[in-house]
Amino acid sequence: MSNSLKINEMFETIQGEGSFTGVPAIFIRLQGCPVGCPWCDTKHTWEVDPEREHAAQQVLSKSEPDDSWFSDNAEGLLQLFVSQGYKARHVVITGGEPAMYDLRLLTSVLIDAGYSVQIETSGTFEILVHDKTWVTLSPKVNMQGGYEILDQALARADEIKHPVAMAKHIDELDTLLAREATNPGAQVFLQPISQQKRATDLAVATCIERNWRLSLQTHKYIGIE
Ligand SMILES: C[S@@+](CC[C@H](N)C(=O)[O-])C[C@H]1O[C@@H](n2cnc3c(N)ncnc32)[C@H](O)[C@@H]1O
Ligand SMILES: Nc1nc2[nH]cc(C(=O)O)c2c(=O)[nH]1
Ligand code: SF4
Ligand SMILES: [Mg+2]
Repeated sequence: MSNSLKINEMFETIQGEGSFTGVPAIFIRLQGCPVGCPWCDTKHTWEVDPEREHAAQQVLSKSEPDDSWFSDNAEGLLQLFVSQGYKARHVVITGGEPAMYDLRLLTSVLIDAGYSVQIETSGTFEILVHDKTWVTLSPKVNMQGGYEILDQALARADEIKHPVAMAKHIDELDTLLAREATNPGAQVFLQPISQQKRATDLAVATCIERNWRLSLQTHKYIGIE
């Protein structure tokens, strides 16, 4: 089991999206994503440039998002939680694409230490996490991993949070929800892309019509991380 994680940022904030909206959380943002969503709000996490590896304290003190990262393992991160003085009891592992990493050790160490753990993932890599991890799936339709990987993610998802800007995105979600593998108990959210008014109007109207939930990126409305 690979133990080494590449961390783009780690910070304490309020979960802004999905079913845990409003919950204080420690975010671990892992470096690397090959999916290439054109509207992605974390493009600085896509490349893993070996020359951008820096000491943990330097990466943790960045004031603007950038592509620098540090390397650590599960126990090291837990120690950093203490030295950073974090108080939250919920941890969100995001990226980049966190499922590029084998997260069984990290999620187990965190759960054993008493944290609730959530992962934000695109369903393009096999999800390797502790069973008690809450999986928020934001499925990406140019599936790098193919249908086998996607179906595993749809079956494992506790929450499906679909970014929308156009009617075709609703059609894509319908296709995903209709797959036999999809967890019928998963909560379904529409998340407007980049706070656009048209996207938000579409998400609101469709949520009312379909009895789905609305996920706004609330942290962006109030200017927190
Ligand atoms: C940056 S991604 C990282 C985790 C993972 N790669 C994924 O896509 O789920 C975290 C969440 O932000 C969403 N997201 C990214 N850019 C967005 C944007 N411009 N507007 C709305 N949601 C966005 C993604 O769909 C996902 O739900
Ligand atoms: N506050 C806050 N909530 C979030 N929920 C998901 C995020 C992400 O980037 O994965 C995110 C984020 O970047 N900030
Ligand atoms: S999968 Fe996630 S991190 Fe990767 S490009 Fe898409 S939104 Fe961004
Ligand atoms: Mg974000």
